[in-house]
Amino acid sequence: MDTLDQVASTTQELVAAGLQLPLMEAFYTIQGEGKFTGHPAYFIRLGGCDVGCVWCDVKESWEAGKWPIVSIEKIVDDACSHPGRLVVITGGEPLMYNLNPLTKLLKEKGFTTNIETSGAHPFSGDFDWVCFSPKKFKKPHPSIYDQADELKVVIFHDSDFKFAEEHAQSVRSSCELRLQPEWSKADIFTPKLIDYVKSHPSWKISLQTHKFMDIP
Ligand SMILES: C[S@@+](CC[C@H](N)C(=O)[O-])C[C@H]1O[C@@H](n2cnc3c(N)ncnc32)[C@H](O)[C@@H]1O
Ligand SMILES: Nc1nc2[nH]cc(C(=O)O)c2c(=O)[nH]1
Ligand code: SF4
Ligand SMILES: [Mg+2]
Repeated sequence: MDTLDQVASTTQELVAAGLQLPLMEAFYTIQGEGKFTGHPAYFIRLGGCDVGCVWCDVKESWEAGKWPIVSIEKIVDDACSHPGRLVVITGGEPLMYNLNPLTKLLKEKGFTTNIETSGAHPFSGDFDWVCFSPKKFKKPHPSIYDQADELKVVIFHDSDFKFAEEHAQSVRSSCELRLQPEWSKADIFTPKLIDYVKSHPSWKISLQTHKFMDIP
């Protein structure tokens, strides 16, 4: 093995161990969606996703190799430079990676840890709030159902209401249920969501409020 190959295999091992991760971006903003809508939060967006949602609003995240591999120490140091202590790990699909070391370090620094996930990979990490957004494009891994604190189903088609109800059967009874209109179809689906939630009151509506505020 030459030196470059050795560096590559060491990097692969460090990523597999969750000690270094492909980082697309990290930014301090307002959580726009779900339970913590309106809360200031530091977002850590990991690169890489193999789910392939046709309506994904961050398709540029999909290819993991496009993004720099960053040590978790550096990721957490940067998070510490902002006043908020709520962190949201998203992607891409963050559960493609072992999130145990990153969340352990965040917790040691006093962060509350939230995740946005499709649940398509085995669960890892120490999270205070797990937002599970299942997708028809890749079946969730069974490990997510006992972890989800919030089920947030994107509505893009009339059949997504049935898909949402099927997932609601599989999460814990304490799991909060939300429906979120797909952004490009919000004109058509928001009125349908309003009617649906009024007649199925175990559900709430989640809107992508950051897009209305024109913030990241
Ligand atoms: C970009 S995803 C990243 C995290 C993870 N891969 C997931 O899908 O949960 C973050 C959240 O945005 C939602 N989302 C993505 N594209 C959307 C769109 N066009 N309209 C509404 N919600 C969308 C996802 O369902 C998810 O809840
Ligand atoms: N402000 C803001 N809130 C968000 N909630 C979930 C997001 C995500 O992309 O995971 C997101 C995002 O990209 N921005
Ligand atoms: S799982 Fe998330 S990041 Fe991946 S394609 Fe779907 S919405 Fe985009
Ligand atoms: Mg987003």
